[in-house]
Amino acid sequence: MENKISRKKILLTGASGTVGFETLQHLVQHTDYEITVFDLKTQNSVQKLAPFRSRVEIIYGDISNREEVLKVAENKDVAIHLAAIIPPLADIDPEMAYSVNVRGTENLIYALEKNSPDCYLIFSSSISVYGDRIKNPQISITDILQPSPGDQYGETKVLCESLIAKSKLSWSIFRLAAIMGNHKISKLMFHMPLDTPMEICTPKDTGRAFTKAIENQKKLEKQIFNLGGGKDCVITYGSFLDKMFAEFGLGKADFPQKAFAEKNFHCGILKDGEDLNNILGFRQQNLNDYFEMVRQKIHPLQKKITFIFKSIIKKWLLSQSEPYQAFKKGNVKKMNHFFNPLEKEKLETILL
Ligand SMILES: O=c1ccn([C@@H]2O[C@H](COP(=O)(O)OP(=O)(O)O[C@H]3O[C@H](CO)[C@H](O)[C@H](O)[C@H]3O)[C@@H](O)[C@H]2O)c(=O)[nH]1
Repeated sequence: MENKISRKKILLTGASGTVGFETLQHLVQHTDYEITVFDLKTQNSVQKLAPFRSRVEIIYGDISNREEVLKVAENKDVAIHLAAIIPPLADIDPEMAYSVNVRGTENLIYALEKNSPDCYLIFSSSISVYGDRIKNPQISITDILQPSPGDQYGETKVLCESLIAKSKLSWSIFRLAAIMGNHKISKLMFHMPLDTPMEICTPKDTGRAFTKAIENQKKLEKQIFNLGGGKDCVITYGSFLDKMFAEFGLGKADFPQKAFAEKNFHCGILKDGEDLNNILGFRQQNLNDYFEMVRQKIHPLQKKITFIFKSIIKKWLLSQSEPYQAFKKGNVKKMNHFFNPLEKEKLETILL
């Protein structure tokens, strides 16, 4: 007979997201976990979660609604909280980002403190809390939190962290590096300076870290960690884009000067990223695995068609570049946001 007493009751929010879905796939391998997922009801979430119906309790709802969160927070041992609005939507609709990210986290803390006071809360924060680190890309957990100007998403993560640290629960916070997964191409691609050194982590390894954290509560609780893929996952953004463009059949990522911002984004290399991996041993993939994963998702025919239309596609992409538009229109305020001050001669060369 199944021993119900020993089954850990896990709550996972945001289970259909890039990180959430990988986490769910790791979690279900533990037969001793009783899993509840709480996610927004969308076509995507319903489709992705459907195959798990017989194994997992699926509750659709709104994390920013306290009543709904109170119900799912009953009698839980662990809560992995990943539900969030991420960029670019977080920047387009900062009010919604605040409501889902900050209020949602506040609701979950309130509900767990009330209905599962011994619950261990594991939260996904982000490297964006450190802000622009292009001049000083080696990042440590003790570094000052200073999201880039206008980074609403980073601001919400700072607020969430402070709510969690003040809570009565047992908790851990992982600040996620560049998690490259199913994210769609958006105008955000032009916000990151090309010479940004970045450390990626695959969604699979990230999901493994969240899952392994459950059995390592004592070593992790009341602490914040940087989460990244390690030295085999470090690349400059420019090289990363070149490789991605080649995989998609887009040729080189050859955009004109000023297409990409020079400052006020985030990312960097995690100086103390080993700390979490030493405890959890979650890293199994590197950059090659990531590009292989991308390759397998692209149909050869799609790649051929993309190659034929690559100039048109790149022209359209360039039209999405806010830094480039600011430069072309001479929008001084925005130029000051995206670019470093230019010496006169350099400016003349570009304008020629
Ligand atoms: O109101 C909402 C909005 C979103 N979601 C859910 O939140 C998840 C977000 O998934 P995304 O794919 O958009 O986000 P990622 O998996 O890439 O984001 C993860 O990594 C980020 C850092 O890279 C953040 O830390 C974030 O909290 C964490 O979920 C989805 O299941 C979505 O349905 C809700 O439950 N309610």
